[in-house]
Amino acid sequence: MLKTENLTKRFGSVVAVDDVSIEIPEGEITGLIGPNGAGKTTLFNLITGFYTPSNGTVTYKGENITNVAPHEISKKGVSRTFQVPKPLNQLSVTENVVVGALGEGKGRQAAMEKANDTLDRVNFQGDYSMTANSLNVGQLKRLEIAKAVATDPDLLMLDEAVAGLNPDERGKLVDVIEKLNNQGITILMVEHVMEVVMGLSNRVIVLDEGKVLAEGTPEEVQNDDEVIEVYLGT
Ligand SMILES: Nc1ncnc2c1ncn2[C@@H]1O[C@H](COP(=O)(O)OP(=O)(O)OP(=O)(O)O)[C@@H](O)[C@H]1O
Repeated sequence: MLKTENLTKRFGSVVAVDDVSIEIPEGEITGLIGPNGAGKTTLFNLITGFYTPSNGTVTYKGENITNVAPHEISKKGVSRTFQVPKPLNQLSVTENVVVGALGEGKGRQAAMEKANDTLDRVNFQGDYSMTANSLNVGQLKRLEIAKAVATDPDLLMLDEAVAGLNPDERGKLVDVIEKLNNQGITILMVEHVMEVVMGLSNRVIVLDEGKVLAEGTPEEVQNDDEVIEVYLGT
């Protein structure tokens, strides 16, 4: 569904993403892991058009989207969450989904309904009329996912969706991610919580110092000596 070829991003002398060629198969959940600074978020930014690559290409459903603007990529069906949610604090939960994802194209009433349906879909816990500045971490994470899901993506890219959640909230969010995948959404997830990424993913890609260090099933990756050495530990 999505393919990168020789994708590279340099920041001065730092090569944040270094000649990365990967494929994200339709219908699957792909995990993207690696140590801090491995280039995971930079790769997300390259795929979604927030960064222009220094070299290489991104192909989505057979179309070269390498230099396409983020909102155009979103319209094509690729949406992403951000590691640090930045909601509009004075607006309600529903309004954040409307403003952050649905825009002015739809009528306001229809957009509000769509936003509320999406919040239901991601099991947002709480009153949708609350202002965003009163939300806890778990609610902020759900709001962030709702904004991405509201655009009806075919490919959903999650950047550390469960970070900061307690095990109970984590488990509930894992259920939501599984449900979205069962509804036909292909998922690419950056995640540091191994239990979550290994439990959910069909395949896992490991980045280290901007390069693909390993890829395979969760089992293969967890037993890879190099991956254990640079990231997983003993
Ligand atoms: N805008 C930028 N300008 C300069 N250097 C950057 C920029 N963004 C990222 N980098 C550098 O690129 C490398 C990869 O960073 P990136 O944030 O992509 O890693 P990551 O794998 O997402 O890390 P983490 O797990 O900590 O989020 C790091 O060395 C980082 O300092």
